Amino acid sequence: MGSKKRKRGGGGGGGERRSIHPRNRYANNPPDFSLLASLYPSFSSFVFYSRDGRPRIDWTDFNATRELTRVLLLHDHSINWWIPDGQLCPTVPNRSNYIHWIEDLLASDIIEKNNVDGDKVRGFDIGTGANCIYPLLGASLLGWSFVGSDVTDVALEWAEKNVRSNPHISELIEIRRVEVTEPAIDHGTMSLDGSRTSDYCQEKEDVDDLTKHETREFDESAVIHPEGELDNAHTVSSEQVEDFNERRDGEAQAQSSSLSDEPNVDRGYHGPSILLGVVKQGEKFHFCMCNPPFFENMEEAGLNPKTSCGGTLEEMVCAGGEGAFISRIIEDSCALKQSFRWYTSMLGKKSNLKFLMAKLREVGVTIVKTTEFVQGQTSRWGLAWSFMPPARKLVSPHVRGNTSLSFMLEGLQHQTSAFDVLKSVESFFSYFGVSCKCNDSSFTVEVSATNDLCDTILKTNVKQLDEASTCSHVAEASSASCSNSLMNLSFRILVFQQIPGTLLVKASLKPGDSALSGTFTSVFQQLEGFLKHKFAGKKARI
Ligand SMILES: C[S@@+](CC[C@H](N)C(=O)[O-])C[C@H]1O[C@@H](n2cnc3c(N)ncnc32)[C@H](O)[C@@H]1O
Repeated sequence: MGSKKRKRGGGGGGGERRSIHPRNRYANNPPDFSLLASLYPSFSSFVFYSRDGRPRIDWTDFNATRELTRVLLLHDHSINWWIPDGQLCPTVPNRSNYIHWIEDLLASDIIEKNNVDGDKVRGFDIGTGANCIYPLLGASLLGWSFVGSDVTDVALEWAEKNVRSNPHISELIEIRRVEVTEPAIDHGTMSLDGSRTSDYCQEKEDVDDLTKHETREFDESAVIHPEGELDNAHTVSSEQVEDFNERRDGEAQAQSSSLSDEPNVDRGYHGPSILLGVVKQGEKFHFCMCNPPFFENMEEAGLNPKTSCGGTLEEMVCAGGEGAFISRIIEDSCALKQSFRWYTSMLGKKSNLKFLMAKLREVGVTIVKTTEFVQGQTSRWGLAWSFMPPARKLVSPHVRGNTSLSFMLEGLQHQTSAFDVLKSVESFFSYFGVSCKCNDSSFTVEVSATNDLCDTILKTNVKQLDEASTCSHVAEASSASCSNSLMNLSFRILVFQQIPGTLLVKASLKPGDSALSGTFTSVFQQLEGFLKHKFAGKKARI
């Protein structure tokens, strides 16, 4: 039981390095309790000095953790903030890491943009809580706008209060009620009364003098290739920074995790809507984020005697736990698809990552990315996925996949014939200098391409190729093609008419070349993009 605890100190064996996100303002400047105490008398009463003279607070005192969060938000972010007793108290440095990870995702050009109106980043915080921490941080750090949703009256009332207390960013944040039509929680499985009890500080971050707040963030991406294979690709790198624990004296960190590492089988979610029915018709967002109720019941939530970050039943628990909650987000994302560029959630159990990633693969997302947030002695995970098309093709020659592919060209102008499309297939490949032989009577094009030429095709924005440039290359290419001595990828394209206005374009990889099916698929997708852009649903340009 319990998440794996980490040895303190990167030098403590294994050479593990820890880091907080490099753009996190606390990465190199952990909160200075003495300074804060001198500036904020309300905080000073919670600060005491250990024998070695270091300022500390009592992490088991909810009032102390809440006051620390309040002064950090005020001092470092100019945010006025409060929560009532017992509500989940966030720690600022670690919540900032999730924000910065999303910032990295948005900056990555691995998937296309989803054309959200205007330049401003727009996010959706699922379960914003009374603390409304993500919208407040995202708006103040980065100027993002947010919809923050929640189900409970107390969360909605206090999230609103926290927004209104900050007129400089209040325009950026909308708090949205999720109507509860079904019981949010199976109270039959609960044994506690839901008042301020457990230490949701699951993670959670003992902000303790942030000397204890390491957040190691590695970036492990999984790109789902068209064939559905997963392939690790490190595309959004995050620098590792020195573990500032190492610079302190290795004080024991009390953080513990009460999360079971047992895999959470998908038990199904029976609570209120999460995204579907909450996102309005036609709304688009750059991302959604979520710190879900991790636990299946209050017993699982457990009590951490070392910290007290509050957390009520509604904040911590949902039937089926985080596995069920995030599964529902995945299901909703299948319906909402490109309404969000990135769907993300935090997870408390690594074991859930596996089945959730399998689920994502099943539903055909284009990309999955994960990250690890190391928080005190405990890890949490970030999961992100998208349905946006990849912006640049990632090819793994090792992926298994189809050796036969096809697509339809529909909505063609009546004057567009299979012959026209055949010629465009030829000119497309010839443009890149690829060897190809067109047979007008069988409506086929035989193609043989070296790895280098495949790479060139994959790096090209095919929608920008116009007829003139492709045609002008046919003559050059037909002579150049003979010089391609290393023909690594050979396949045949066949074009034929299905019904008037609809053509089928089919490709078959040469038998024995299945090891190259990843490249084959990606090259064929480029051809598809080119032909669809040129013909489908448009006035034919030839
Ligand atoms: C773990 S708390 C997170 C609060 C805050 N975002 C944070 O990180 O501290 C989970 C929140 O999700 C809310 N919640 C539960 N089910 C929900 C649903 N279907 N839609 C929106 N919020 C929900 C709970 O009321 C609670 O405020």
